[in-house]
Amino acid sequence: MVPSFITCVGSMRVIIREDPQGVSEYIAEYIVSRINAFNPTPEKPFVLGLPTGSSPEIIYRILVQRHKAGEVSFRNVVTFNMDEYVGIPRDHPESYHSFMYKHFFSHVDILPANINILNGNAPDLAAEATAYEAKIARMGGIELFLGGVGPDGHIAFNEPGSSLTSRTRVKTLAYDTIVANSRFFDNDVNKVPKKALTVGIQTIMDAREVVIVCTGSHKALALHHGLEGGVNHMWTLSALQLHPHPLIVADRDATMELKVKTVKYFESIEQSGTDARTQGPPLVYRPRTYVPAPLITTGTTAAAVKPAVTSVPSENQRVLVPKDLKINTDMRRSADEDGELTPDSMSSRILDSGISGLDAALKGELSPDRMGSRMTTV
Ligand SMILES: N[C@@H]1[C@@H](O)[C@H](O)[C@@H](COP(=O)(O)O)O[C@@H]1O
Repeated sequence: MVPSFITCVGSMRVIIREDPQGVSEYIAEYIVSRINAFNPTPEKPFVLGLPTGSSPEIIYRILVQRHKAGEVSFRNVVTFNMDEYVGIPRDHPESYHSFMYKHFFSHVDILPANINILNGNAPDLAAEATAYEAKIARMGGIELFLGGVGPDGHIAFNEPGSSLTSRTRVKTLAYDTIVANSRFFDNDVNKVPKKALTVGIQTIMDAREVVIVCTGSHKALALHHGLEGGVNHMWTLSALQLHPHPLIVADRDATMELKVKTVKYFESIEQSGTDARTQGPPLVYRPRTYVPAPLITTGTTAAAVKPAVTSVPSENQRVLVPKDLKINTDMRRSADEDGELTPDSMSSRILDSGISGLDAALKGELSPDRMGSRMTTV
């Protein structure tokens, strides 16, 4: 039997615009038309996943303008933000709570009760994460998840090495992300929180549509690995290749590491008159039914749980499968220690890039060329 995800492959949509303004206008129009076509009501709200970061700022500005022009209402929109730092006050100027109110929520007609942002100061972060997933499920799942991407290919705070089946949890930030985000903290890496609560890759994959904003040459490698590389947990953007409705909107600078052939292919799709909104399988309203597994109470060990077993008919009757086999999704245990890989530096993974040796160069040390350039041809 063909695994169901195979049918999803090939529906990646990529739209290229000349600059961040063009990208943002495209995405804002996309969101407005989706909300309006959905015709949300209090009983059936449009559930929108939202990111922070500098890339979506222009999108929020345009959405606010379009709201003020009477072209879209957020009254029946429920939002879930992707992530939040752990341990900084909610009203800290760089908290994602502050960001969202400053750039978006304070300027549109969204009801405060419909805004959901993870609480990075919750006394029990694991319970906060579990409750967030449960609330998304209760709302029927996310219609459209808008996301950004980090220079190392992370989406939300799903750093390189994150499980592609992960759900909302605490993540330790990768060194690259701490350095990248230090620009918001007086360029001092010590002031950047080291942990965050974030939705997982699977949480994003469960959304009916995922739209990614990708602008700037510093995102070019992430786009290359996410789009042209295989699906892998070191460039978590690549997981979207298995989503039925992914859309990446990139500016010209972000395409700099793509093959000319790749760029031409996606441009030709748009030039042929195909609207990204009509590509891929039809969008069918289908509430999600994810329910987090109950937490295992303290003192219960895996060994103490003795599942009933049944024999599976086989040639020699030796294969035994637990009757109630299920994946252990005990979030409490993994909340503080996420157990996933967190590499130190992205440049250590870039063998052929022009920026290899950058770390050493920044420290004032010599950065040798590739060894091959020092060998004489006989
Ligand atoms: N957690 C956020 C991500 O959600 C965001 O996509 C990324 C890129 O941000 P920017 O758009 O500023 O490059 O930054 C942070 O790490």
